[in-house]
Amino acid sequence: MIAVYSTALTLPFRGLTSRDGVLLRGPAGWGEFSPFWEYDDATCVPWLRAAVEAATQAFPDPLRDRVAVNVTVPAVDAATARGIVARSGCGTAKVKVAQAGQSLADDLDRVAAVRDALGPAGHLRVDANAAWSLDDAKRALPALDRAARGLQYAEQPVAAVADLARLRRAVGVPLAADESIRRAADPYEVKRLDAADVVVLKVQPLGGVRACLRLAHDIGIPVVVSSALESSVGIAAGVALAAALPGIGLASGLATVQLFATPVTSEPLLPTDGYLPIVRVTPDRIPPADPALTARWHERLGRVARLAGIDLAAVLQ
Ligand SMILES: O=C(O)CCC(=O)c1ccccc1C(=O)O
Ligand SMILES: [Mg+2]
Repeated sequence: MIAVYSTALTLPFRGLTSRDGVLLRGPAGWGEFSPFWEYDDATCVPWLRAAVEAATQAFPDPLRDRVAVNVTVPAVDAATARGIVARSGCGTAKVKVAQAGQSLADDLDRVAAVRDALGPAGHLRVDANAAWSLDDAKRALPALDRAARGLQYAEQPVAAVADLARLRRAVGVPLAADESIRRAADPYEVKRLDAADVVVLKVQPLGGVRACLRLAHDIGIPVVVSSALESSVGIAAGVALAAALPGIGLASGLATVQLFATPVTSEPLLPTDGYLPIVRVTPDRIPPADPALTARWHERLGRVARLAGIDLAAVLQ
């Protein structure tokens, strides 16, 4: 069984106002294949491996019965940011910064409002999605650290791993690597250059839950599991990873189903008091894509499966 979903987002996120992807069912349950449209077919191969893993294998045994998550704050105005955090019930917030068309002053206002809503005990992280130059980052991070009254870490402030390493030695703010892991030819460069305090692992781009567990073990740097803005089906795989990682001390970035205007299930994977449960998700109310988008996904799925040497007919149920 294959179903293509499409939903509006409740707020623009990283330039997106809608999200779509494929849900597929195999003998073990549902998996999600939802690479962003700008990715070429070769880049999509690990995304498909993750979907096939979820559909054909049980998730590894969990080490805990729930997973702490951060509320994700898009690059919205300060009042909206405050409301999102206050309503979330989460003790950790991740705030998008360095959005095109916005200024550092906008980021400082948003971060200060989020600290107000979180209270002094909350953890506050920012994510610049590689948008700053090294000089921009050296200027922005100390100011954001002050506005935040202490940043837990800054995620992917600059694009190059060598610059992450330089920045880490120049500022007192801990750094996390995201794009430097999931979009890198060599995710171990971060370890070799001692470029980050935290690595962000995402199940789909890194080829599945088991591939992420191996990477976490081999890289030996504290891990944050994060979403690729999936439906509840894909988020469930992220929760399974976070639940199976030994010694996870940091909240996961998996509370993004809020951003789906129409969830794929009547029991969407949304946090209660800052935690997600460990569940298998059955999509029982998939918002359908229009015929043209459905056809594009079927074609893409076919091309990527051929490239990966995966026989989808043998996987699906
Ligand atoms: O980590 C989170 O809180 C939410 C996930 C998130 O930010 C994200 C979602 C889709 C694509 C990229 C990213 C990112 O971390 O950069
Ligand atoms: Mg990120």
